[in-house]
This record gives sequence, C-alpha cells and structure tokens, in this order.
Amino acid sequence: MTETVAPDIRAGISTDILIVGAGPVGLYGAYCAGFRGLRTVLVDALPECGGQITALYPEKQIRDIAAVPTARGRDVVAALKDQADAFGPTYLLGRQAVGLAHTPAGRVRVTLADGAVVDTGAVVVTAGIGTFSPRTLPAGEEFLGRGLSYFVPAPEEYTDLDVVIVGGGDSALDWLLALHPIARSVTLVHRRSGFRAHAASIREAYECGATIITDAQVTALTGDSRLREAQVRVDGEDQVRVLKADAVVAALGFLSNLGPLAEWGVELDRRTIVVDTRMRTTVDRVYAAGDVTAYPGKVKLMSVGFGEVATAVNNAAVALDPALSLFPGHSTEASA
Ligand SMILES: Cc1cc2nc3c(=O)[nH]c(=O)nc-3n(C[C@H](O)[C@H](O)[C@H](O)COP(=O)(O)OP(=O)(O)OC[C@H]3O[C@@H](n4cnc5c(N)ncnc54)[C@H](O)[C@@H]3O)c2cc1C
Repeated sequence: MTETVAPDIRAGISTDILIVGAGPVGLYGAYCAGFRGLRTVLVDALPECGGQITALYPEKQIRDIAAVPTARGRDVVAALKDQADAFGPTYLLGRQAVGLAHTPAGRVRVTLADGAVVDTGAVVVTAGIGTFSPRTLPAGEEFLGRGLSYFVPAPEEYTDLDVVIVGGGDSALDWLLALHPIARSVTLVHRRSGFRAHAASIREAYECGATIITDAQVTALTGDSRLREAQVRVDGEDQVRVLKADAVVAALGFLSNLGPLAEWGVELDRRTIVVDTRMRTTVDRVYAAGDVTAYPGKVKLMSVGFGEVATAVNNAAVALDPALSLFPGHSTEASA
C-alpha cells in the first residue's frame, strides 16, 4: 500500500474540510470533498489508511461493494486512496484528533494529540468504532518494530523469514495463509485448542503445512539488535520450546474506543454519534458518517457509509458557502 508522508504541521494547518478517520468511508469522503473543490485534510490515529480493513482483514475478499463483485480488502483501500488522491488531500497519519473548539468566526479548531492544530471550515467524523490499539503481547514488547509487530501492512517484507504468529482469530489465520507461501517457515501459537475463525481458514491452515501449536503461549522473545527467537510454553510440557523467529506477529485483536471524540459535545448513542438526515451532529459544523453514526434503521456496512459521507460532505459544502447547490453535479460531466 502507498505510504503517505505526513507534512510537518507544527505551525498549524488551515483547510475547508477536516475528515477524522481515514478508513474506507473517510477516504471516499476525501474524494467527495475534492470533487467539490474543497481543500481536504484527513487525520488518522493509525499509521496507515484503511481503518478496520487494514487493521483487521486486509487479505479477505469483500463482495458487497457496488460494481465490485469481489476484491481483496487491501486492494479496496488502495483503490479508495487512488480515487481520493485525484484531488490531492493532505494525510496526517499516526495522529489522533483529541480536542475541538469553535473560533469566534464560526470555524472549527481541532487539536491533535501531538499538539498540532487544524483550523477548518467543517469537520466530518468518520471514526468508525474509534481509535484502535492492539492487544499487546505480554512478552517481548521491547522488540516492537525490531521483529515484533501487530500488523502486517506489507506481506512481502516477510519473504524468507522464520515467522511466529500468535493468536487464534481470523486475523491470525489470515496472516498465516498470506505469509506461508513466502516465508521460510510459519508457526502459529495459540493459547487454546479451538480457533475463533472461519472453518475454511482453519482447514486451509492445517492443510498448508504450517506448524500449529495449540494450548501454548509465547513467554519470552530474545535476540540482540533484532529479534531471533521466541520461547513457547506448551501446556503439559516441562521444557520450554525455543522457536527460530525473525518476526513475531501478535494478532491478539484490537481494543477500540471513541476516546476524546466522546468529549466533543456531540450527542451520543452508546458508542456512536447521533446524526440527522444531513449527517449533522448536534455540534455546529461537525458532521459524521460511516460506522460511527447512529439513527433509526442504521446498517453498518461500507456501502451505507459511502452514501452517508457523500451526504455529509455536500451538506458541509453548502454550510461553508450557502450560495452553492447541494447537488455536486455528475462525475461523468467533470473533466478527468
Ligand atoms: C472481519 C470484518 C469483516 C468485514 N467485512 C465487511 C464486508 O464484507 N462488507 C462491509 O460493507 N463491511 C464489512 N465490515 C465492516 C466494515 O469494515 C466497516 O463498516 C467499515 O470499516 C467502516 O468504515 P469507517 O471508515 O466508517 O470506519 P473504520 O474502518 O472503523 O475507520 C475509522 C478510522 O478512524 C480512525 N479514528 C478513530 N478515532 C480517531 C481519532 N480520534 N483521531 C484520528 N483517527 C481516528 C481509526 O483509527 C480508523 O482508522 C467488516 C468488518 C470486519 C471487522
């Protein structure tokens, strides 16, 4: 996936639309805003675009996006990003939006966790289920970034490595199946005997030749400047097993939390944000779309979120300039 380098914005940045959350819905929102000629900034707490798709299921086939009968999660994200990039939005990745205030002129100032401030005409919150933080591996945190990781953004980086994957859910099995053809070896370590994953993935994992160790836990990681070995304690065995490990992928799931957004004064319905038919929240100039929204009849699917964010952005455009038409025009009539 394309990596986007965030600009240095210590001095602050001014924009027309700030989209909080560069998941699939936020990325499509950036396209919609760009199509209207609005300057757009996307901020995401994760270091990569794609939200839940990138974090949880980049290798899965998605089959319910209109006109795309089937596509791998990471390819959907790449296509959404290409579509948004046609209008050159600014990406601020690895940065969490934390504070919100209005200026006397009615603009909105959003503060990021690193202290940077984005001054914007309107905010569209596409924060999904909130900020993700990976459930950490109790052993070996000091190897994070030196062999231990919680994501597999680029499977090719695991070519010819000895890889240990920890976990028993869909993500763990997806990584196993994705990395097994290219890694030197793949070992899955899971603390229970049963898996919480699709039956077909479990069957494929057992059939592909990877080593699967159940009822076991990784108790220590060892190495020097890089990770070299993982120690595994298997229930009922006296000796700790020592596995060669150039890389450990801890796929133990993620915790998600609306966090600071819950303090922005918007009306909440449990962990979601209440919106009206224009996708306005109860706070002026703050809109929301995608999984984060709440209204009667809400269906949490990307296809629904794409429609919501088009509504949010076009209504925001009119709020910024009441002389504008709500209807953005047809893309077929725009020059490429
Ligand atoms: C295993 C699995 C399979 C799925 N399969 C399908 C499917 O086949 N079809 C389908 O339609 N849907 C599917 N979904 C659901 C789909 O992934 C979600 O509907 C979709 O990701 C919602 O997109 P979003 O952009 O609204 O939110 P998200 O994808 O959750 O993205 C929100 C982003 O906001 C960021 N964020 C949150 N708070 C902040 C903050 N304060 N500051 C900065 N950034 C912040 C997060 O880091 C995240 O990147 C599936 C979900 C899962 C878990």
